[in-house]
Amino acid sequence: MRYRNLSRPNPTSSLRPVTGPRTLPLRSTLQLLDDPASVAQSLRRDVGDIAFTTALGRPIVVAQGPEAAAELLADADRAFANHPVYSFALGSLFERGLLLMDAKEHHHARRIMHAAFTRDRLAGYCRRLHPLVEDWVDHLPAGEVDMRAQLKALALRIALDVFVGEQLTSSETERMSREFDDLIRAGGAMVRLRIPGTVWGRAHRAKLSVDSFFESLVPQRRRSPGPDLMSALCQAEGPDGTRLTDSEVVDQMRFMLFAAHDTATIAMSAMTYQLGRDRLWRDRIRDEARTASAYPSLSELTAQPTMEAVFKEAIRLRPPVPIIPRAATKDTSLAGYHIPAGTFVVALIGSNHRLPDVWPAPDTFDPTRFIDCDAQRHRLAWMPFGGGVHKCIGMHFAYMESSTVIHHLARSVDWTVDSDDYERSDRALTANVGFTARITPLSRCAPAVPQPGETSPSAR
Ligand code: HEM
Repeated sequence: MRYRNLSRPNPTSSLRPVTGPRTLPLRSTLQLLDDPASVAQSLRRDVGDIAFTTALGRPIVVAQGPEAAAELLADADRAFANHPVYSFALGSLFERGLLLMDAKEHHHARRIMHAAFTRDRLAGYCRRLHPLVEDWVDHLPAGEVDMRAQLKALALRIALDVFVGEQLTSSETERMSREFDDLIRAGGAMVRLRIPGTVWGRAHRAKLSVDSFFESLVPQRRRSPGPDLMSALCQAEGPDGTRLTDSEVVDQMRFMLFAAHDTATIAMSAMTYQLGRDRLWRDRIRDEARTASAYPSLSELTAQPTMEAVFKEAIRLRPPVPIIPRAATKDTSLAGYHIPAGTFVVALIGSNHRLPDVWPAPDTFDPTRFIDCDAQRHRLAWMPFGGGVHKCIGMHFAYMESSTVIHHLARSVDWTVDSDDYERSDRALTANVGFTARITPLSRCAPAVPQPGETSPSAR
């Protein structure tokens, strides 16, 4: 293999040039999409933690290891931005979403939106989650089930109820489901022309429809707010008393559903998959779920060590967001390397989560890593929610949602997963593979009825 330098730093500078293999741009793009983990491994082995490859017609600096990720996300030089790189990836579909904002604009919007994720708000969302999830588990068919499809449908129901506060008819739900799918899939579209029938064309049509749905709800959510996330955004105020405008609420809601839907589906799938293959951990989770109350509050869910460890380990192995990208807006440096203005830099969560020097037996599902020795690792060795100013605003919601699903599942059914196709598919960015679980209803050994002094959330 022959190598070349990305750029030549100023001769007086002590910075090193970033090096990468000489490959045909199309070949390296396909390799990256097909098997990013192998690309990352060979770059690290042959070049080091900072290297570059070429993808989508441009050089991309790949930063591996928790130290490089921490430096990139801390952005002490204020040189790395989100908008250029995310608008490159997502076009105009999520233009005004929080993640696509930078600097003051981002700071301002985030401070307002924070009000929708306070502990009190989360506790309210948690109360709405229980009856939805319990009903979903009650209707799970026995026998072989396409579990990812089931969880995806559940994530959408949760989004419509807990985020939007609407209970739609089944045909409206189906339509919204199709439209969200069209929007979410657009991120992977290679052809980006608004031609009807193409992925990109369908996504833009879906955006118009989803936006008009949200627009029609804003006045009512401002007048008489409910416990849903959209009402929280409509009411949220920053420290200076500023609120989001109507169109900002619509933009943030559209982005929020995008940010929450697939990620939550992947997290819940990863937990269900791993537990379905591991009787020991399934039993431990069931024991914990049975000793907890029927409808655990947010504080109870966060105090369940087995649940937390299983969640962390499942998304270590299958991080719902495997790559964090940034764009250098000026000449800058990363880990002692020169990064020229305009370069895209990516931190690879997926590869950092399997570094053998940080994670012994990295491919093995072993939640004890997060029970015994969590504190000894670099703070970004585990980084599914990113870090720095853009760190996931919905991370506590994500844990609450996933753990509520596993809680109700473990109390009511047993499930096993035989095939490892799902596990193998996690190496490709383009893979969209589900998995089948075999569901066996349990006799209601620990009935999901309120304990003394506890009321069913559905009765509230
Ligand atoms: C397991 C599930 C989830 C994972 C792994 C995840 C991961 C991430 C990551 C890695 C980022 C940062 C990306 C970057 O810095 O470039 C992010 C940002 C974000 N996430 Fe999540 N997310 C999840 C669930 C959610 C949920 C449930 C919501 C909403 C309720 C949400 C809303 C957001 C928003 C609004 C941002 C942008 C934050 C900002 O720019 O300040 N996410 N998420």
